[in-house]
Amino acid sequence: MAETPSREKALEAVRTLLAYIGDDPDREGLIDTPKRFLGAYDDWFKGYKEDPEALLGRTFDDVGGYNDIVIMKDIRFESHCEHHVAPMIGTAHVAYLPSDKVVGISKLARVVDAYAKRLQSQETLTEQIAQTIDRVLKPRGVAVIMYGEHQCISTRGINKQGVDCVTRTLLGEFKTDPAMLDQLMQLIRT
Ligand SMILES: Nc1nc2c(ncn2[C@@H]2O[C@H](COP(=O)(O)OP(=O)(O)OP(=O)(O)O)[C@@H](O)[C@H]2O)c(=O)[nH]1
Ligand SMILES: [Zn+2]
Repeated sequence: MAETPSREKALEAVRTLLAYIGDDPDREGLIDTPKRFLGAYDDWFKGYKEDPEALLGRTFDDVGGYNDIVIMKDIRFESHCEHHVAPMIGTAHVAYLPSDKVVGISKLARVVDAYAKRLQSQETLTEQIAQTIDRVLKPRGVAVIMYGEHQCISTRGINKQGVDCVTRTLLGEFKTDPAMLDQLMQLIRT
């Protein structure tokens, strides 16, 4: 892995980009832009500092025998594509079938963010979320379904607006039992 460059070097790199597009990095409106740019990057890419497995570390055993689908629907995610560093924004549905323990429901959205706030492809993002939940909770099944609009497609290049990329990772009973998957899809639709 490449060594993390100094902040000075990163600021200089942004100045270079500003000059590259034909603007003047020394004009008044752009003087603080490299600093703001790095601030925005710290925010958009804060996932590199997160440990998604640790987010799922706290579980609860006493759920009164509940063993059916748990789903967090319509989680907005904001990521950036690793090819163009363009925003990739959409919705995720994250579901699992508990075996003996459940996790605080907000943690599912936290895992989505921990991976989304990195450079990603939607396929990798979907898979990483599902595999992490599977690894830590060892549930009977995991399903992650994502719908994303890629701005590298909607604002440049092929320039197609209103198109979604849909990806899913199904594990355990969601993969092996079509009736279970059907029930999940009904919950998502309602
Ligand atoms: N599979 C996949 N492709 C993605 C994702 N995000 C962006 N892409 C695609 O990555 C591809 C990169 O293709 P290249 O030919 O290397 O780059 P490019 O010349 O900028 O391609 P165009 O976008 O077609 O102009 C493009 O087809 C993008 O649409 C993603 O999450 N998953
Ligand atoms: Zn892209």
